[in-house]
Amino acid sequence: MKAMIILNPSSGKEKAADYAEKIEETLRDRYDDIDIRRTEKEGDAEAFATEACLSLYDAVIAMGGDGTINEAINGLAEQKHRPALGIIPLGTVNDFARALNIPLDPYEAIAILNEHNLRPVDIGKINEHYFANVIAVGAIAEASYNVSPEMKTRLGSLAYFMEGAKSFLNGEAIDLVVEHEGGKWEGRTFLLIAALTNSVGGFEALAPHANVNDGKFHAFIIKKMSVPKIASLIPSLLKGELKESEEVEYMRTSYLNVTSDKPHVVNIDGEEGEPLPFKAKVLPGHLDVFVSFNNEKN
Ligand SMILES: Nc1ncnc2c1ncn2[C@@H]1O[C@H](COP(=O)(O)OP(=O)(O)OP(=O)(O)O)[C@@H](O)[C@H]1O
Repeated sequence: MKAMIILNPSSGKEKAADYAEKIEETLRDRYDDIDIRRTEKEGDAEAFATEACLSLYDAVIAMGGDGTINEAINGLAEQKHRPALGIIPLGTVNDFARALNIPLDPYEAIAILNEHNLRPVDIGKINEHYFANVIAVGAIAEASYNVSPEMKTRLGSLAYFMEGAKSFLNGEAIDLVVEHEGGKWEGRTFLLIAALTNSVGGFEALAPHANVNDGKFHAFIIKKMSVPKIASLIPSLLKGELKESEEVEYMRTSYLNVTSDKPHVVNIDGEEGEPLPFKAKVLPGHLDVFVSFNNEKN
């Protein structure tokens, strides 16, 4: 059995070496060959993950923030042989780990690899890229690029929330045409957000009903509205009842085709992606991910 560990040493900071040692020790019982690959730059994690597919590795363990996990998923997706994926969260938000109930403490996350409990998980495909968690279009989505690393470190996901709230209040609505399983929606919106899992920006109440392998996007379109109305959405957002609001169009769909008169930026798993238009679909149960027996929900 062969395992590849993909480690982003910049996310692990001074503890990265210790984590690497611990994980090697944990995997040694089951795997004869364990390779540790350290990323140096953007694209490395994706290239390592693809190499693991082509060289028929049994497992790939991605250690880093959501950026590293996203790259690993891009390297694995739609390959003929796909190793099982382990996730050791070392970032600030760690949405994918939250959604799968993988412990946010790296040592605890390493320990669950021992259980060897695999769960098939949906992956999203948008144009020619893959994502684990969420795509978003609109001012709030663009705001996430304004969050400085210092703010992220100090405030974690709250930093995104604050930037998002600011952008709502100044926000220009955009015109979108959204084709989905149930038909077509056209109109002015502040935000389109399509989640595969229940955790978005570290916030787990957006789509509490989203299951990691239900084969669906949970898409919310926040219609253009006045500022007092925006304020009235906050309680339903916090209660996980956003989809009930009449200012919100909710759809559960296996695909989304989105166009606009302008090439608005698309945010993919928290990073800036290609601008509109896009075609997105769910690849159901596409990757087998290590999860804990004790923590299975969703
Ligand atoms: N050795 C390295 N030194 C500095 N940056 C690196 C290194 N290896 C990869 N990177 C960069 O790190 C980024 C990915 O970071 P990732 O999201 O995994 O962690 P993070 O920034 O700590 O997490 P978060 O975004 O949750 O705070 C990529 O843009 C990648 O190019």
